[in-house]
Amino acid sequence: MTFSFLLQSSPLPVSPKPLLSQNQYSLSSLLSLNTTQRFLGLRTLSTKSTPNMQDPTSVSYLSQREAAEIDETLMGPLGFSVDQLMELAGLSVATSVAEVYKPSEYGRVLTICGPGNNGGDGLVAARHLHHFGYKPSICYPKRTPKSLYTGLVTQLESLSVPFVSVDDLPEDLSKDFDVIIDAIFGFSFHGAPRPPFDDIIRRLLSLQTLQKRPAIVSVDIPSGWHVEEGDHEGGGIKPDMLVSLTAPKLCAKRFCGPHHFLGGRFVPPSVAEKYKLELPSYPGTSMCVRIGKPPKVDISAMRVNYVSPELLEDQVETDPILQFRKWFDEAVAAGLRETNAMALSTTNKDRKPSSRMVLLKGFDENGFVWFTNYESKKGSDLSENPFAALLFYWEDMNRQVRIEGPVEKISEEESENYYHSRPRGSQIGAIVSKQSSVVPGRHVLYDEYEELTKKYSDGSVIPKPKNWGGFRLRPNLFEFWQGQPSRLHDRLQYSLQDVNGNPAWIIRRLAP
Ligand SMILES: NC(=O)C1=CN([C@@H]2O[C@H](COP(=O)(O)OP(=O)(O)OC[C@H]3O[C@@H](n4cnc5c(N)ncnc54)[C@H](OP(=O)(O)O)[C@@H]3O)[C@@H](O)[C@H]2O)[C@H](O)CC1
Ligand SMILES: Cc1cc2nc3c(=O)[nH]c(=O)nc-3n(C[C@H](O)[C@H](O)[C@H](O)COP(=O)(O)O)c2cc1C
Ligand SMILES: Cc1ncc(COP(=O)(O)O)c(C=O)c1O
Ligand SMILES: [K+]
Repeated sequence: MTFSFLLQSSPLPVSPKPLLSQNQYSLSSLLSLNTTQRFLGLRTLSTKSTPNMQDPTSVSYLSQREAAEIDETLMGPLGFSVDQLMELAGLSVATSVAEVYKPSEYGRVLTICGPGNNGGDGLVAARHLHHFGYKPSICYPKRTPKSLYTGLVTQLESLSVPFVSVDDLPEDLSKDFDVIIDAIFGFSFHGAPRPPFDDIIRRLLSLQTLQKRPAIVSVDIPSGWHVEEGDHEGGGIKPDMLVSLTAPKLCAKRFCGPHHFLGGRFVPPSVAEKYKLELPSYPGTSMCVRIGKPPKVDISAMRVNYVSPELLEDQVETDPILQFRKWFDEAVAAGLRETNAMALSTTNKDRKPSSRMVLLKGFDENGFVWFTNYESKKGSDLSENPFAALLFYWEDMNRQVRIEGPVEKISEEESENYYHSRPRGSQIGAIVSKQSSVVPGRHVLYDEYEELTKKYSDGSVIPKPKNWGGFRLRPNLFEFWQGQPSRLHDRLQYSLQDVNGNPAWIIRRLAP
């Protein structure tokens, strides 16, 4: 079965899959960093998708001369070729676009390429966007007859990426395109735009008055802007995204759009030092990093219109555990992060509810298992009221699953087995953490952690704390929710009922 999950939403950053797992970084290596580094490090290393916001005042900006000089240094003494830098620059542009504009909504991308290297960056970006699932078209009116450029054109032609002449470009670009990449002029732009680019820039400008218009992404410089002064007269294009390459040029100070990214992850320390470049660090393996403040959003207007395959009574499994397995496997296959993360809701004796995330560690016809500290808040709630609700939300698939039922502790033996299968650091963490109690400072935890790490450095068995173990929820209610357009979602509820003296799962559709 092929699923196509479409999201229709306002442009918000998408979350790419994590490339690194937190376990790859030892606690002790993090301890040697200062607080800020540790914070940024943890964010960048464990969640590639976490935007690395940079205070725009602390970023350096390059003059036109410096930008050209750095280019020459990279391609001279530092041994880079223009092809290489252009490939990395174009990839940065494509990944920046993909961070903000999902192909399901913003698939139709027009890349307008100028005669210089900025145009080359656009050609490379279009190729990557094609491979990322977008449908790029190219307008490349002044082609440079050098092999680098003819090669890029051939590569795009081999992917059947259409080239559109200026004459064939619609006057109103808003109907045919969701994103327009402005790769017309870069840092060598000077004077006023000459034909045919003057007319193209005018068409970009005319988009600004429209309510619904394509997003404009400028590569390095918003075309038509002065490289240093920017849009000082105020009549230039107003891109939604600017992807600065190597370092922002002075004109970027005047960029007011919501998405400023930095790309060109190839600057060696010698160049950074010489030009006193203060630049944000790239998260994980990313080719781009957001600069500046996060975009201001109107929270009340934030919404997604879900579009998914129907969820019909005659298609689902009669056994909810099998249905859950099916959806769980599909979520894993779709590459979702932490498919097994679920919200666990409990109540205490005063009927006050509380929720938190835990990790599902197994499920079968006997129930759903997770592990925790029995003396935690959730442990205490469950001892007072042994009933709970679990909630999974698999955002990329527009799916939610609710599970409810009574909860019991699993056997000591099962808890022992699972505890010893965990990374040794996490085993020690479980000893150190008197979960949900007040801690005077993080040093208390780290000191004890270090001490125990030393104690068990010989590889000996780390004993499981008595108060640590698993819970099992035995479901008597499931609901499978599949998001649909106009909020008319599919909801299939399974409730365990007594039918002629036997327990049976009854399936009912609930109103969305
Ligand atoms: N180190 C990096 O960050 C890298 C950045 N790259 C990209 O390269 C551009 C700079 O490329 P460059 O080729 O030097 O210059 P431009 O792309 O800006 O364009 C130069 C061509 O544009 C013509 N031009 C200039 N002004 C006008 C105008 N007013 N009207 C029409 N045409 C104009 C110019 O012709 P001239 O005859 O005027 O000289 C050139 O043909 C940088 O911004 C990055 O995007 C590299 O890809 C990788 C390294
Ligand atoms: C994704 C995710 C998974 C988590 N998994 C667990 C878990 O499996 N067990 C656990 O005790 N805490 C887990 N936590 C931490 C809990 O959310 C919570 O902070 C902690 O258990 C204390 O909750 P309590 O004070 O309500 O008992 C997880 C947190 C997140 C964000
Ligand atoms: C406090 C705590 N305990 C337990 C777990 C589950 O971890 P593991 O997968 O190592 O069992 C987590 C996961 O985030 C956690 O935060
Ligand atoms: K540009």
